[in-house]
Amino acid sequence: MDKIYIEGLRLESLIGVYDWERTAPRPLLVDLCMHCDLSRAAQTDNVTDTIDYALVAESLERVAEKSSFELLEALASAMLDALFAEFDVQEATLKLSKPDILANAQNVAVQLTRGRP
Ligand SMILES: Nc1nc2c(c(=O)[nH]1)N=C([C@H](O)[C@@H](O)CO)CN2
Repeated sequence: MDKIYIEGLRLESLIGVYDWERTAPRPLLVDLCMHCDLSRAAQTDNVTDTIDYALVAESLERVAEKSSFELLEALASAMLDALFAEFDVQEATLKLSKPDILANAQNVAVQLTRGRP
């Protein structure tokens, strides 16, 4: 299956388990791999025949801005729900990173893989 990637998408969301995390939005990073059929767009060279990754990025940004989950898992799942609701994606893997949150680690992340419901 063909794939479209969005890598290192910077977002902000109010997210975290602890009170000190819930006073301001925090920077997050998304890496997304979408399985989809790109054969028509490869022939027509027309963005309306494919999944417009710019629109996908905007959708993920909207989910992040509007939500206030505690866990990365919950936000990643909501992002995938929006992706399948709005775009013709067959399967997707989304990695959601929260950099610089642990004193002794560069990054923490969760990764979810889901098929079209
Ligand atoms: N599996 C997870 N573990 C933790 C999360 C999370 O989202 N998923 N979040 C936290 C805190 O919010 C963390 O960012 C600060 O300690 C802890 N563990």
